[in-house]
Amino acid sequence: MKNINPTQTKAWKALEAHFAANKDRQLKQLFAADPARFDKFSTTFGADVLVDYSKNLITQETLDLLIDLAKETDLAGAIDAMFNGEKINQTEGRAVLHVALRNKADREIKVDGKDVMPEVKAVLAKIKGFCEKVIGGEWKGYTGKPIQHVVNIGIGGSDLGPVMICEALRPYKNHLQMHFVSNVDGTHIAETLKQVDPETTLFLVASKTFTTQETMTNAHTARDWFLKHAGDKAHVAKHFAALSTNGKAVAEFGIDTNNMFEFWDWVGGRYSSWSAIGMPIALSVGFDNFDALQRGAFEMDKHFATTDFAQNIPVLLALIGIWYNNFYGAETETILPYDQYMHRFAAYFQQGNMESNGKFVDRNGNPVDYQTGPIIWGEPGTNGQHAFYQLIHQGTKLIPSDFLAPAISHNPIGDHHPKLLANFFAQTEALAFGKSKEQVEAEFVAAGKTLEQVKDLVPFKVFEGNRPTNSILFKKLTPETLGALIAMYEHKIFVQGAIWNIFSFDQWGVELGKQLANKILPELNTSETVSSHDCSTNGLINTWKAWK
Ligand SMILES: O=P(O)(O)OC[C@H]1O[C@H](O)[C@H](O)[C@@H](O)[C@@H]1O
Repeated sequence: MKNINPTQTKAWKALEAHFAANKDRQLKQLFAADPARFDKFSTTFGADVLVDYSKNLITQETLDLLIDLAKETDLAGAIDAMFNGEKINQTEGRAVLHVALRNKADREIKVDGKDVMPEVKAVLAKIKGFCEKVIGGEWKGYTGKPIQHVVNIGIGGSDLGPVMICEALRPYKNHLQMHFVSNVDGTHIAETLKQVDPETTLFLVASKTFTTQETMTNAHTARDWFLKHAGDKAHVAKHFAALSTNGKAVAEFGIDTNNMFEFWDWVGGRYSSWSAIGMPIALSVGFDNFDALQRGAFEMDKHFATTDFAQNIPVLLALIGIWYNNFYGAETETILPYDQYMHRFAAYFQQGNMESNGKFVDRNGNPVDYQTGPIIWGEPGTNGQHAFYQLIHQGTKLIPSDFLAPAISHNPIGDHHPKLLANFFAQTEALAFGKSKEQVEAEFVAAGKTLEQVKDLVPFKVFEGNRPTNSILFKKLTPETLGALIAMYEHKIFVQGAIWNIFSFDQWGVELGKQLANKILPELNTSETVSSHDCSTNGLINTWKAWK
């Protein structure tokens, strides 16, 4: 991967000039000037996904300049480096190969000269066999009963992806009851254990490192609870499996290594749902659906790796994001799925994006003097409309938004889906075109008011519009389509990180808090007044000691 400061490129300077000359650009005018704008600025992925990016503050010239930026910063080289297993996660000395986990082609992918595909396939086959036994009822608990409940214990990348995907694929789920415990707050495990039966529960301890405080604490509590009921430690083998890269720690915990499903250090935590970390998905919806999810992602990988930037969906979305982030000064982006099954999708990409690109140091180790990753947030429509859309429509901040919706609902009850989609279509229209003072006045007049009567109210009812959106309309939320959408956002993040010249696959920013918590924990176990910190931290700890 080349090491190029994006702001020093010719394209960046040209983009700055282009922005300065066009910063008052209006979507209303862009659409009025070009009735074919939708045809020019929308594209399809296969037969099932339409990406409409026409409601953005861009022209062909903007896109051309952004594509120049991608070329000048050697995005093509970065893509090749990732797909070919180069150690692009330099601060951890690792390759980045979530694409290998879903590589359905007969393509070798080498790390340190060794093809990783045989191991990837072997673990997938082991997952398949295990899932078949558990789902089919052949895998029995310590009293001979089949498994009914699966409790995944993991956090961050070992939780968010499986939760999000299991929720999104609920229409495909079988009889197994899925539970997810992540928080070290005892409430999370306590409330989960109330719902399950030790005789019919399988615990998955999901941790890449198998050292994460939250996960290990919850796993120990789960094992203690289980042993209180089951008595004999030999029964642990029937009720605990591990999803990890750390075989030694798994064995030390007491999990039978036959029940360990391995992955590798070249799988980033937040990109690990495709690996053994995806076991809860395969258990919940069956291995074939997990395979279909991977196939959808693989199709997006092929598209990403082989399509010209001008038609490349993840590249286009990434470049448009850079346009707002680095030229318009937008701080955040929303992800707004109009699909209740996707209710954790934004939360998933909050980690995916913010942990990847929340970096202030470039690949030389120097602080950047430009903006990097945006703040990602969102909730499903229409709930968000009744909560925070006010600010997106009429606030003072520019919030580029992605709207996603399925054309066909899994639950076509009455007129729910047309109503949902009417909102989906209406929102991007309203955000783009707004409502002018003249329109507001005309509405009042039509309702029998005089302009004099309403003049004080008019300004509050005006929508400036010009708020940019992408609309991603897909046929149905199938495993394949979900896989493709996830991979699309993964590659968008990759493209942005590559252009910003940052390392997207480490996460040192989570370490300091962990370190300090480890230092504070022993201090909480004494009755002594604490004075080793700043006065605020001391004050908080000592008040807690007095109150507990
Ligand atoms: O899977 P684990 O090793 O338990 O890690 C779980 C999570 O915790 C870490 O602190 C990182 O912030 C995440 O990227 C990771 O997904």
